[in-house]
Amino acid sequence: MLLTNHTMVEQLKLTERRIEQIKKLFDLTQTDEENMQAAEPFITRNLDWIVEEFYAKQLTHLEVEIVIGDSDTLQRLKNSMRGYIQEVFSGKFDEHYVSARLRVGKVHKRIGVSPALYMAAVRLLWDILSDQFEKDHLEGNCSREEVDKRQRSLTKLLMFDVQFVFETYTGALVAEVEKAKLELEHYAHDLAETVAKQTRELKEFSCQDGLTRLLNHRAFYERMRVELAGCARRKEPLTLIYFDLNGFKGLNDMQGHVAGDQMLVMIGKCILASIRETDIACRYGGDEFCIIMPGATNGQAKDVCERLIQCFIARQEGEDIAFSIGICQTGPDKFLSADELVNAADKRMYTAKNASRDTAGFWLCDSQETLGKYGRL
Ligand SMILES: Nc1nc2c(ncn2[C@@H]2O[C@H](COP(=O)(O)OP(=O)(O)OP(=O)(O)O)[C@@H](O)[C@H]2O)c(=O)[nH]1
Repeated sequence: MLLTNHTMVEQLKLTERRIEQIKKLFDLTQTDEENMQAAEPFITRNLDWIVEEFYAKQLTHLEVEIVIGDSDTLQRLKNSMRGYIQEVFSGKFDEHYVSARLRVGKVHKRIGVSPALYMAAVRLLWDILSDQFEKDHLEGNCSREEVDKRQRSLTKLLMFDVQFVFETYTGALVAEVEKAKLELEHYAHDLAETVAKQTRELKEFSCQDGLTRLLNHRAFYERMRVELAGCARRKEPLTLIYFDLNGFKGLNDMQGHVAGDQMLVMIGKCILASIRETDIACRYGGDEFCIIMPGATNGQAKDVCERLIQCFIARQEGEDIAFSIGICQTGPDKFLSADELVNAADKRMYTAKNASRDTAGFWLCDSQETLGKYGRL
């Protein structure tokens, strides 16, 4: 419901019938309307004086002066009070009348009139108007009995008004609480999202090697176990490529660690450029890297190694670095454990490394016996 499309009377479901019910509760009858109408000529004649008297007395309280705050507001309030008194003595307490009272409650809440100030003002108004009835009687316009009747009617009417004012006053309070609650819910929701995002980032971060952004050693083993289980279930092979740089220490010593780091980053990029999306690239530690290839055979792993070597040669800038590569396939029927597979690939990598010590270059070992030397195609 768009609040601005509905009057306050509509929002509070104050139908004509409901207003009549409330009037009954306050015993506000046709006679009261007539009593107010009867007082109207005298009140209208003295309206300006009544309003001035009301505010003169109100402004003896510092609290009231602070709430009113300035002369423009005081003037506006005097005009509203004039209108209100006229409505009171019009004797027509219909939907329009109720609507005006509801607005008063809302405005009071907004400008910070406390219930105590409001009730004190109602009492003062009753006093001043009551005195007017007495004066009307003294001038011979009405009987003593009529004064009593008017006073009783005025009491009922002011009580009738007060409950409408409080209806919107408390409604505005509740709306404020609802708004604060909503803001809090939004804040909590945003906070939960931020925490979830940061947790995701933290998790990613904890799985990543800070330099190359490949999976780190810990994440490598986690993925390896998951992938081994998946391949065993699907009866597919899994092949691990394990390689280590040759002469990397020399590069660090000669050109410094920054150049060494750049080389490691470049190797990470070459790996990613050489593998499929389903393959998993890791930095095992130092200058050692691994590629898990679920569903792949030795032969397919060798193809990846060739692409990787070509990519590396193309990007190398005069450094004398090569790789020693061990490849090990497991499955599709019998599977090694993650540790067994790493050890087997590591052993083959060392076979390749030994060969590279006799003849420099890219050496690859994919079984106990099969060694190959790779280079520029
Ligand atoms: N720049 C850089 N160097 C690293 C990093 N991690 C390890 N290293 C260095 O990598 C080198 C690895 O030493 P080695 O295993 O002897 O490497 P190598 O010179 O290639 O020797 P072989 O493996 O026997 O061929 C050491 O000097 C480490 O300090 C790193 O993150 N950045």
